[in-house]
Amino acid sequence: MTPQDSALLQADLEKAAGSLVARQQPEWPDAEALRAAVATLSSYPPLVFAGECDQLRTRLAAAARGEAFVLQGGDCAETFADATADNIRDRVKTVLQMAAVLTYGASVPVVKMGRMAGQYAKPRSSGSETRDGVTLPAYRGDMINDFAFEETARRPDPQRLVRAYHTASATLNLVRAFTTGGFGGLQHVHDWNKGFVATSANVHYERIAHDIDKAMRFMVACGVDVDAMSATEFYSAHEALLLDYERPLTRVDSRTGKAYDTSAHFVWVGERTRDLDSAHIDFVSRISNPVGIKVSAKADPAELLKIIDKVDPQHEPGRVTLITRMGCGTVRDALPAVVEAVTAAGAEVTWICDPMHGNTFESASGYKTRRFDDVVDEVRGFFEVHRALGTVPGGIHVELTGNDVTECLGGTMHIEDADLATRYETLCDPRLNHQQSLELAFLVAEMLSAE
Ligand SMILES: O=C[C@H](O)[C@H](O)COP(=O)(O)O
Ligand SMILES: C=C(OP(=O)(O)O)C(=O)O
Ligand SMILES: [Mn+2]
Repeated sequence: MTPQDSALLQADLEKAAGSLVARQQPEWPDAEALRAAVATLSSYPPLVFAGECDQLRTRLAAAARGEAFVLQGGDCAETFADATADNIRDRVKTVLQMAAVLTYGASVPVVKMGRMAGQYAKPRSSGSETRDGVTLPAYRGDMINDFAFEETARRPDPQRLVRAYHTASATLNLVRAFTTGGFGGLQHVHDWNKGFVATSANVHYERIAHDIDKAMRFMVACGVDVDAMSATEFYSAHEALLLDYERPLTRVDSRTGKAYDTSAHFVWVGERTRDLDSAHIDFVSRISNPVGIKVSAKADPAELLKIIDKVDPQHEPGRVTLITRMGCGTVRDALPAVVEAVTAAGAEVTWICDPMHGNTFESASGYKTRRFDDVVDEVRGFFEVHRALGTVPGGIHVELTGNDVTECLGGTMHIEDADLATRYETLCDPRLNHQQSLELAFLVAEMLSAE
């Protein structure tokens, strides 16, 4: 890529976006500070290489055919303060543990993607928040403002764009080190999972862990060096929400001359910003990364087809992933029409279930939460619909953490409303904790092996 290519691309992206509506963007109070931050980002190296994005696209194409299964997981809103070695390690560990169980259940490779190293911007239902009669701008993610309920903290600060880049860079570096440096070896991961099923609450899952153990001993007996299976592919993903971050990190790939958003391997457009004529759909139609589109029960199938046409006019396998998030009570009724319309139009998409965002509610004690059983039920409904229609349930997308937080209700730890206050740490949506995440993986593994 030459600097001229990049400058032309930035100008082109900005010009294209000029006439389009970009929802959910902050009102930056200082235009000059924003210009400086964007210029700084434009001068920084890419966080990922275009070739890795292409590789991920082929993995997602395999998932669309049922030859792989996708696991996307991580925080709803990553924070700068929580980007510590321990937190990153525990999240990666949780995803790897889930992936090992899912690989066994699905009998196909699991494509591992973190909602990590860039998930710092949040769309909000309301632009403001009121506490005790005081109204301030809503918290929109660490890339924009600070969670503290104070006027100065809530003011959007463009310097945060630069800090987001550095935090993403440090996070991704550690993720790459863990996943290629031996931490994620299959034997390790399996030993962690044996630890999980050893506790009495989890005996239900012992059978699968035992079967995996047997399969591994069989592989060793056949001469497979399981210790050599110590490096694994792990991709980064986040919502491409804040265009002032995504655009300057979009670069021309010197090999192909195509534009890639180098802030992550995979980016998705959220439910609140994915209208056909939006700046966000326009943006992802101009990049060559594999991209996701969130789809709620309210989605109009006809509009969705137009969106797919715009983002993937060539029908390139692996290019579009539809992340459906309909709610456990709705998925069985609303998903079939969407799947049928997409199938009839001949679009080749990868179907993934986000069982989190359609199942959020406020508990009696006032916490934003989700029930573990609802999460499981939505995944079950997703599998049932795809099985009935002969299409492929290609993966799951989960908000989770490696920590023992108490944000979602239920699971074998029986977290109840009164327990939520113990460790409710999320700054946006409630996440499955380490234990609940593994339970989900074991249950989805059972669904997959029944397929
Ligand atoms: O993940 C995101 C949330 O669902 C979204 O930001 C809306 O949250 P809110 O209703 O608390 O604003
Ligand atoms: C905001 C999110 O989801 P959705 O766009 O599906 O509501 C999210 O994934 O955090
Ligand atoms: Mn969320």
